[in-house]
Amino acid sequence: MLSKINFTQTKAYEYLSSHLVDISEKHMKELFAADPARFEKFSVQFNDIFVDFSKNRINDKTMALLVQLAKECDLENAINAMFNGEAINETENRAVLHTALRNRSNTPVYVDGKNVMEDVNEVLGKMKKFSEAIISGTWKGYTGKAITDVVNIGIGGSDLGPVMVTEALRSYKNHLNLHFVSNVDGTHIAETLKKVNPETTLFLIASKTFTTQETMANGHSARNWFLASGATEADVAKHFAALSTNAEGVSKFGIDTENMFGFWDWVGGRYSLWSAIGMPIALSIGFDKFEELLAGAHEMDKHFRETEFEKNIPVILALIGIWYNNFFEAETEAILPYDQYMHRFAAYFQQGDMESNGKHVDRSGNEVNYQTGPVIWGEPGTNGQHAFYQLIHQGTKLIPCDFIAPAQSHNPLGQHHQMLLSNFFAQTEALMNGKTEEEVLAELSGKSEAEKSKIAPFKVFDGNRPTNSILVKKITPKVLGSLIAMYEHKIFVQGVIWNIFSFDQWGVELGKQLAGKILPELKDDADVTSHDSSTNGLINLYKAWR
Ligand SMILES: O=P(O)(O)OC[C@H]1O[C@@H](O)[C@@H](O)[C@@H](O)[C@@H]1O
Repeated sequence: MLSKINFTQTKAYEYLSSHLVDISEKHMKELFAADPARFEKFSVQFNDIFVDFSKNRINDKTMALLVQLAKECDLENAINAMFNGEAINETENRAVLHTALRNRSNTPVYVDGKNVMEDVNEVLGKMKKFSEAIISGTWKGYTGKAITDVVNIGIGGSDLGPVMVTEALRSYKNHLNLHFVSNVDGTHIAETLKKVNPETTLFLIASKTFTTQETMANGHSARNWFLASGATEADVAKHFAALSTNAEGVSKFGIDTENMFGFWDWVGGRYSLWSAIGMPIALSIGFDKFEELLAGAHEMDKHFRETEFEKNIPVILALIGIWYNNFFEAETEAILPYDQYMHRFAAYFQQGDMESNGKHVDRSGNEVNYQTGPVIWGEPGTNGQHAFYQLIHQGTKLIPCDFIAPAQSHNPLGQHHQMLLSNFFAQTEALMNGKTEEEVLAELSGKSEAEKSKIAPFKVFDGNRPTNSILVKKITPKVLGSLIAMYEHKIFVQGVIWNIFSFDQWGVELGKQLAGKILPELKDDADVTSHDSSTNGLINLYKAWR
């Protein structure tokens, strides 16, 4: 059980609130000037990942108080409760054990007295066999040809993780072409089916519940398309597999449970890429590389579990996030990977973070009186620089940013990587230092005094804008595994301190329920009157126009 402490009532919160006044008056430039050891002090290296958090509006006292806050909120017990399989997802009465899925040390992990590692290892073994048969071509389609294309049909947690990872690790990919269909908009499946051949395509129907409307609709359309191509019901087994916790739903759909790869209710959808949901990853880069991804995550798990808070990367990132979210009143956080392959990383953690910590009721069921999860967004650099960085540099909002870059590129082409990295270094430097009026005036030396004073205000940058720099050696499966686990645990720590339940997602239910009620109303042309005037009006206009 997690404790139910309101962090705004802790001593640390009180101290941090008065400390905020001191820090608010200081520019980061002064903090750097005052402390030559700042970089060494406020950075941590973990394997091939280096996290520099020195360009933040913090000093020694800030970090000490933030760590005190974590301690007062009983973080250590919460970490143990999660890893030990306690039912910390109380509103669903479930354990939260994505860490068991990548527990490469294979130590027993118990849920209700059963060691879940036995099931985890069994499914991993089955995934290995299946992925190797598909990749090697020993698995044949219904006309005797090897598989060339894999279409993953899933949404949310059954889509975003495999999409993000297969893209991030694209340079490791084999000959198989991967496709992902998520949206219920028929365009998504229709456009994908145009690219594939039924004789050589494997469909993975990925759904934890196997009830999700979008996935069931896309799955049935794919099945109909497959059967319409001349294949028979008996051929379905060679071309459809399921990744799910719901064996009954899988059989009902018409997929042989022999072709089902299971996982368990203690795996949250947005934490499921480490489970059978990761099958597209194993197919795309091979099972050994999938295991390296798991190993990287496992190493970060150990770091998170065993390291003192002062040097614990997920804890530090979480606490700094809380510093901005709850003391500086920042509303959003940007994730900015300087790596084209990582182009879906921010989108992945949009779900990871916002579905986990977008909550307004605390663990006792009361309305919170403070801010919880931030809005997460971002795009790869340098694209973002030419789009939204203007607002980060000179807008009125405080936007803490995580900059992520690899030292080694998978495509070392000419000067490209140096150019990319020069931007990575320059942006955090510029955000921190800004540009003073004197510097602007000096740059305008050729102009008249009148011209100078007219243009100068627009060219001044206040700076003092916080960033974390996460420099990794190379985006390998192992490094990526560690990076994902790092953010997962950051989200967990924040949820613990905000006293919310991070592993349920009741907020996505209402829209689903209402869509279920509206769908039958769209079947005929009768005027709809059962809703408010706006919803009625829109539905009736749709009926008139369709
Ligand atoms: O994997 P299934 O069950 O299809 O769910 C897919 C997604 O559905 C959404 O409504 C959310 O609840 C997500 O957390 C989940 O990942």
